[in-house]
Amino acid sequence: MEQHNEEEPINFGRSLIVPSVQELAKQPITNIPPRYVHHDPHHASDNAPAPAPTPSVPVIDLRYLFVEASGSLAYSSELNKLHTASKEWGFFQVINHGISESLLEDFKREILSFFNLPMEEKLKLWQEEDNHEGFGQLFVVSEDQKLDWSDMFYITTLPHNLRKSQLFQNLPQVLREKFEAYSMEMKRLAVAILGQMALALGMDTHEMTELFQDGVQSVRMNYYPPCPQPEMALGFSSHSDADALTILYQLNQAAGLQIRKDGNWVTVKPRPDALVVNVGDILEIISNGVYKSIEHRVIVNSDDKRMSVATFYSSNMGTELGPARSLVAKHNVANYRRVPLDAYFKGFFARKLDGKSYLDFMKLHQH
Ligand SMILES: O=C(O)CCC(=O)C(=O)O
Ligand SMILES: [Fe+2]
Repeated sequence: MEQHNEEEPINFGRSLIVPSVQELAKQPITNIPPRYVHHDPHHASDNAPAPAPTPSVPVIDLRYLFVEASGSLAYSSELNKLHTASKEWGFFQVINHGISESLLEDFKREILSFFNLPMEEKLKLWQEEDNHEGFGQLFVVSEDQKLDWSDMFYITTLPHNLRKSQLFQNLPQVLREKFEAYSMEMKRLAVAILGQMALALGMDTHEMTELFQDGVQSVRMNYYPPCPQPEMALGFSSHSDADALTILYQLNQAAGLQIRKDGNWVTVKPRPDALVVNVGDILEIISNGVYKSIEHRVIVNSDDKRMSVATFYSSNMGTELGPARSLVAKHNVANYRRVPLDAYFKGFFARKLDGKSYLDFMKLHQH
């Protein structure tokens, strides 16, 4: 395998350069270009709305987990809820998460102006041919691949030695300051939730701490412009996240995120006081398959733009990815193979997104 030089930011992958959808959507078009027409539009039969009563994504009150004494009834019942949500949904919303409202507001404002920068400014921060960080799209591997109705900005934030400092330095200054604070808060929150999950899983908590103390964090800001033919397009094709734990901040109240639950697409209704948390493939692997990363996608609409920020947190770069040893001992079986983390990421970004297929490669048994 290639040696990774400690001084060099790692290059996890590339994506073909594609046009800005935000710019395209400013044109007076009534038909979207064929490259954005998906052949599995969301009216297809497998996409029928969930039968009533529609189940809704569980809400976890973190105050009970972070503030209450661990022996209390309130604590254990919330921990139980967290465990069930992670097993059965792979998705939940968190309230009383402790991230200051003013930081969330300031960050939102800065991201709005960031996407509204003039195109000539944005082009300075656009992806380059050999690296996918910056404005653009991810996972575009061929000229005839269908494209999503969105623009995004993607950047590795932690650990510091993996940052493309040039790109980071070129961000507008106030955005950079808020971003720095937000990134630290998201790391703190992810580590705290993972710590509770270790307890719920019956995993050695030191093992979880060691895996995640200096984890890899990347951030993806998503901009979904209004779409003249929303039923033919997708804002974000169906995928599961490759990381361990994703924390999603929905910047406005436009709904669009849907998760696949028991074969149906369930809409995650934005809640202004909540952040959305989901299990990624790495956590599914570490948990030896107890927690499930879930397919999700974003649909678009003709009236409103939608914006979100996803913060991806993964284990430390130097670690090997595989089921937690304490859980393998407990379950008497390892359900996934072990690979170096950087090899895992490179493989992920080299493919077109296709549901959970990359995770299947890591599975050792059907279970
Ligand atoms: O915009 C959203 O709600 C979801 C974004 C997402 O799934 C991602 O960035 O991985
Ligand atoms: Fe995602």
